[in-house]
Amino acid sequence: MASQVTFIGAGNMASAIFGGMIDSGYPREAITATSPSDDHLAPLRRRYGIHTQTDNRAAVANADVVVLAVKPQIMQDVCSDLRDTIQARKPLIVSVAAGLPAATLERWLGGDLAVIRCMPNTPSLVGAGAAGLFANARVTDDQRKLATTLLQAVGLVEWVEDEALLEAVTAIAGSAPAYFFLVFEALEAAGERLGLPADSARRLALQTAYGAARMAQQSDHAPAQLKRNVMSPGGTTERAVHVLEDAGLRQIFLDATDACAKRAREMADEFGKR
Ligand SMILES: NC(=O)C1=CN([C@@H]2O[C@H](COP(=O)(O)OP(=O)(O)OC[C@H]3O[C@@H](n4cnc5c(N)ncnc54)[C@H](O)[C@@H]3O)[C@@H](O)[C@H]2O)C=CC1
Ligand SMILES: O=C(O)[C@@H]1CCC=N1
Repeated sequence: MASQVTFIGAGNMASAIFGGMIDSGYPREAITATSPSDDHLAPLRRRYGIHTQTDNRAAVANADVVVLAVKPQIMQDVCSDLRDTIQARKPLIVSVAAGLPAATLERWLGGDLAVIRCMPNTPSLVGAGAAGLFANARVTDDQRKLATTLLQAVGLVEWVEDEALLEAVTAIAGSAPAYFFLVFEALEAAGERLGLPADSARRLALQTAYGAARMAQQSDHAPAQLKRNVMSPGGTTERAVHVLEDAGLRQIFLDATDACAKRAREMADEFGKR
């Protein structure tokens, strides 16, 4: 029988994960999601056919896995409220909150709990997520396997044995879809400026990004070689790539990912003190 999985919070990240789980065949009747307002939950019930609850404690009472998917800022209050119910059942805790250390969550929930900290991303919604996972010492091999199965249903899973590496995962996977969406926006605007209708520019840019990612995944060559294969000497791509390199694109990505990881660290320091 499938493990009962309860999502505390039913926003972008939770719906991306349970939506992907359902698409890959996870039984919808084994999934519950919570939110303070039924107005938010009713469309999710209709769309996904999952159970919903406005009462977090009732929702975790029979859960084997509790996925904490609320904003980090309200997590402490949510955990305090759940503490007794969680201690009575001791389900596997999986948190997707950015910057919240596993030990802090375990403490907020009363201690002695198996906690997996996960940094997923929203492409999980289309089965193309990428997640980093860290397990505390209480997590059993079977629980690791279960978390791998749940998250693999929505994409790639990479385990890290050093929790601090989740900051790097946040920088190149959790937050990174936004960088690509920004590039898509910019390419669409560029195509429009060069005379294409906006919808056509968007389709071309997105298909090109999708094709480039698929090709890079399937190829035996590194991205650097694939890039060189497009750059005919003296041709058009060479000109464009030189502009990007001269403008410091690589350094911009180093700076952006540093800023992202630094913010994750700051959040971990802030929450660790609470
Ligand atoms: N959005 C993203 O790309 C990613 C988000 N995350 C993490 O996922 C977590 C959730 O983020 P999002 O889904 O983007 O936020 P969101 O704002 O879309 O979802 C939060 C959900 O929590 C619900 N909620 C608020 N108070 C609640 C309470 N007391 N009890 C139960 N539910 C409550 C809200 O109704 C909402 O459905 C955050 O901790 C974030 O750090 C992690 C990786 C990627
Ligand atoms: O921006 C954030 O804080 C969350 C975590 C990773 C993606 N979104």
